[in-house]
Amino acid sequence: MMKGDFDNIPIVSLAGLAEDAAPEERAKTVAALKEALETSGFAYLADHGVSEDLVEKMRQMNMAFHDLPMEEKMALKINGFHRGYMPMSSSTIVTSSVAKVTKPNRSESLMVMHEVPEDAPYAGEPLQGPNQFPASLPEVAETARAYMTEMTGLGERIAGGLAEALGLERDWFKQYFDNPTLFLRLLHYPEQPDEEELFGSAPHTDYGFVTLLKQDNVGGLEVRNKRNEWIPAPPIDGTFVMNVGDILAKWSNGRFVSTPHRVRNLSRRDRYSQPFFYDPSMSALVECPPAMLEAGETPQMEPVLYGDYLLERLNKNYDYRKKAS
Ligand SMILES: O=C(O)CCC(=O)C(=O)O
Ligand SMILES: [Fe+2]
Repeated sequence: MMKGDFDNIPIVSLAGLAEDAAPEERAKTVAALKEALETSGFAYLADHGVSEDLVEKMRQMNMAFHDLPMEEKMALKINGFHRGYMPMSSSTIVTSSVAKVTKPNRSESLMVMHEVPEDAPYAGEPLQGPNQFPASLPEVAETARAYMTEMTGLGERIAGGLAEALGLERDWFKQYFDNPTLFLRLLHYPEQPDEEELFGSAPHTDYGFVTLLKQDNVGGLEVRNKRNEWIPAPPIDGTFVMNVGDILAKWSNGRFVSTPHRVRNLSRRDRYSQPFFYDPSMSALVECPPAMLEAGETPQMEPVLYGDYLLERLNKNYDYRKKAS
């Protein structure tokens, strides 16, 4: 095993993370996850326990949303709570450590986040406000809410496995996710020309804890290994593509790697994808767990509030937030 030394992305069965799985089966799953996340930071997740019908329904709703008249989508333009419609070419990843990024991404998306009850004590705080859904297609809202609930369950199961992969108690991460920061991004990538520095999603790493991506059958996602080769990550039926985000890489003291990836839709078809980002509570104090460190190993990160870290990244990368700040 060597960080970044990979030519393909492994398929990992999560059967061992099911509530009723035998201990040996669980150990096998944890070991496979550990190997994948230490090497490429990516894995295809099979036997994940999320209803395929719901996954498919979400894809249908993603397509239906983007088929709405532009006027209707623009009426839902992204709000200060980072929820709503982002038109084509409105985000440029300037914090990318991966590439010189000059051209805006060739994608449009509906950003959905966790629901915030109006009477929640934290309502109105940064990133804690209302979602924006199309009134003419109520199934988009219904499906997105159901999907986020199911995906949160998957995120919790994975966090249990990751804790064990780091030599911690199964529920170690739990305290940091009592009010998780959730992003469901319903993305549409039109076909694009093969042009220098032009991407559906420019090379980047993800900010958060883990990303759980469902993509349609078009392809176009690529992951970079340490030889700077771009390894295709085509869709595989019945799986999610999981990857480690920057905060998990730091949290794990670099055990798990956050690997650059990009999207180019060079097919002659529209591409749709639905990444779900499972991130800690805004108030979580992220700090390398002492119990994880080996003798002589020191933490590489300064403790940071997840909310502070996240807001800094968002403020730099999204045009609508740059003007506001
Ligand atoms: O659409 C995809 O396949 C990947 C999207 C992605 O990397 C992201 O939104 O962070
Ligand atoms: Fe990403």
